[in-house]
Amino acid sequence: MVVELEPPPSPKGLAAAEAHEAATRWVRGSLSGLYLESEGSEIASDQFVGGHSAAYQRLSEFDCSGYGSKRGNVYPTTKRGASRLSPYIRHGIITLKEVYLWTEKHCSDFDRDRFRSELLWQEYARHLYFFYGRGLRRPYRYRPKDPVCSTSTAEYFEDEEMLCIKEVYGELVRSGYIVNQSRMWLASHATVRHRKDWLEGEEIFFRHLVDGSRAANRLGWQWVAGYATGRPYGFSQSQVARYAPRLCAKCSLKSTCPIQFWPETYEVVMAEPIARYDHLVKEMEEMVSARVEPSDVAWITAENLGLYQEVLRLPRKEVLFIFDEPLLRKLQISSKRLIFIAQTLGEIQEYYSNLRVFRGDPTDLLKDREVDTCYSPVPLWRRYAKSAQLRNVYPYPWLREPKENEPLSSFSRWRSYLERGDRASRRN
Ligand SMILES: Cc1cc2nc3c(=O)[nH]c(=O)nc-3n(C[C@H](O)[C@H](O)[C@H](O)COP(=O)(O)OP(=O)(O)OC[C@H]3O[C@@H](n4cnc5c(N)ncnc54)[C@H](O)[C@@H]3O)c2cc1C
Repeated sequence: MVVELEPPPSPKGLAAAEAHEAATRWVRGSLSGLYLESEGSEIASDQFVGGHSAAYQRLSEFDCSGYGSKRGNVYPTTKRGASRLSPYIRHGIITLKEVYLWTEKHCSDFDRDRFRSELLWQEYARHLYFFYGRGLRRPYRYRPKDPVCSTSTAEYFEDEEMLCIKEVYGELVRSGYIVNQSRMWLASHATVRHRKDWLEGEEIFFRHLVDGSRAANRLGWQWVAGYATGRPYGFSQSQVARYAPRLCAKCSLKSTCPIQFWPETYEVVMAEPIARYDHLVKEMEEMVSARVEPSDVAWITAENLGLYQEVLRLPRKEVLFIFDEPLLRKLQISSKRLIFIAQTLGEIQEYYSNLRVFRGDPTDLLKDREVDTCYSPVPLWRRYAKSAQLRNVYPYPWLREPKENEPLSSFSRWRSYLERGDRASRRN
């Protein structure tokens, strides 16, 4: 069954607390049963307000100077150098290309290279997910020689007295955001030191992160656990001393720190190959190039919530967004993310009063309507697209278009391949 909802309120012009309150009320009233927290315990991220205006404000306030040296800093938060753009990038509110081009004028050479390299990591993750899809649940290059142990999800990160783990995990649950360094701490502590199953940790991250994406999250966990490179990433007190220098002094375990030394890592062996779908490049190209008379209905998704995306440029009778009820019921992600998406839709509605918001199974709604939409490089989108009556599919805003047979075995190989391509096109 598909139910039409009142569109969410716009956060524009509101103080963060008011915007959160309004969106929280909307989420409680419209999406009950579809998120982790119980009714009345919904939380908005204390770091992010959704929407286009908030994204561009964040970008304009981001000071790139010192990014290269400060990006890893965890605490105090005032010493951090990370941009906190990830939820906006993840939902296509701002594209990787826009941010990449922005660095041209706003960063020194050193910081620009570092920042662009991280944007490319995001693009690399998207390519991996595009080509391997759900296969990325399996180790994609290496795996531990001996099996990992399983644990109850409830105690995955919570059985720790260590302040470094407690603080960053608390921040993840409260804010839906932690810096890359803290993500590596948690992932390494669980998988490399305690040999816990990475898929459980990946799921917890996915539930809480406002930027949660299967692409970057699975790559991040696989990378830390050593499945991407064959070298598990060790976490010990030395990283805490470097990136959160005052934390250990406040920890009850300061004289008995259990991670004083590097963890013993495991032996890795080559993993069984997982299926790679290179034919998707052709399929995508065919989908996006076959233009017909535009539909008067546009369908937007959580991968592409940009205000100026191509599919919104033509006048339409209706713009549809569907909260995927079967999926959300199963995932039980935190209300932090739904509040963020609701705020983003609220702002879209200010510009497109023909926005209609639904909850239900997207296939039920899409099978009876001819729609135009934007391509999304995620398996579920392809499933819905196949069941829908699609008319025009607009290109996904890749930073680099995927190509058949591009080398994805490591980030550095993939990056060198891109650079060779750039040099060749400059010569021609
Ligand atoms: C275990 C683990 C899980 C992760 N899960 C996610 C996830 O679900 N979603 C997600 O977007 N990122 C994920 N990352 C990557 C990275 O941690 C975040 O993108 C980054 O911390 C976001 O913060 P920022 O915008 O302040 O980053 P900045 O340092 O300011 O970087 C700018 C942008 O570059 C991209 N980026 C930076 N680092 C990485 C990286 N290592 N991999 C991919 N993209 C990167 C992001 O789009 C980010 O917004 C994960 C990393 C690890 C180790």
